Amino acid sequence: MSRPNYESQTGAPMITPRRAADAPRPTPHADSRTLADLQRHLQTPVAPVLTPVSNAIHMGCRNLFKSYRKGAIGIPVLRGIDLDIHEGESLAIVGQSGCGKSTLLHLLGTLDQPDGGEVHFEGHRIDNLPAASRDMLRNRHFGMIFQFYHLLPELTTLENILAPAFIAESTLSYWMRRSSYRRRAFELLELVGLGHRAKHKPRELSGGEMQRAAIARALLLKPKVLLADEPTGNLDRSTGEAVMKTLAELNAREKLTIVMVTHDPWIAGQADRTVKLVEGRIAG
Ligand SMILES: Nc1ncnc2c1ncn2[C@@H]1O[C@H](COP(=O)(O)OP(=O)(O)OP(=O)(O)O)[C@@H](O)[C@H]1O
Repeated sequence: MSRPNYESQTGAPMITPRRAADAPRPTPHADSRTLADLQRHLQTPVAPVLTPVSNAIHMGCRNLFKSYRKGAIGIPVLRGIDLDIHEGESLAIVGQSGCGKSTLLHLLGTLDQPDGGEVHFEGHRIDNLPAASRDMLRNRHFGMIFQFYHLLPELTTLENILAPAFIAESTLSYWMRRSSYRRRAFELLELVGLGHRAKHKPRELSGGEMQRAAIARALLLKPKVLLADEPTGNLDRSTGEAVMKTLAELNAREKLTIVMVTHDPWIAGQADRTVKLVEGRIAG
């Protein structure tokens, strides 16, 4: 599995308060904005780019192709993937090691771009948005968790959970809204069972606790979709089950759409639906 770094997960440099250099400041309720609103804020010439596709499907892709180059040779990984994901659905993507599960997840999350085909979110095409728009889209609407957590070791659990807000806001606007972000972070700490670990550094947490902290961090800005790459892959069975219970509760309680990649049939069995990748296509 490829392991994107923290910057590629969030689309922004670590901890440095940042937004697209030429973009106006996001509004306080940016998490509830539509993509069109995001585009207005970014003031990028997106009218021809953001083509409404269909509102019935929350997220999906059409005829998605992706190859990686090894020297002069292109190695095809995805060979025409069509996938529709509905709001509030939990979907597991399974398949043999190396079949392209993480690649597909990264394309859905706009961490990478396809060679062909389209990725859609809330009726709009998103794979060809300008990089700054994709960064903001990820920061505002997609929560991402990975097998190896990617918590920042020098920050406490609470600070790690707050990190997406540092990134989304300027220093001034973060400080103006600091108390509401902290309230949300403490709610999430309780939700994932880490209320007693707020001041602990990642090295003082178990693997399951680190993953639950990563889940809380992914949810800080109330994303609409959680993209999870082997969320329990580094955990023992009972800890993995606890993490899955947390995800199931979030799926039910916050109507969170969850797309996860897993090797584990038990984990896949917890999802509403499973799709299997075989030879770069969805089987069946
Ligand atoms: N950045 C990259 N450059 C070159 N090849 C890559 C890159 N990322 C992935 N690959 C290759 O693409 C194929 C699919 O990788 P991917 O990580 O998507 O598979 P996977 O199904 O998630 O695998 P696993 O279950 O082992 O994590 C693999 O053969 C991998 O070596």
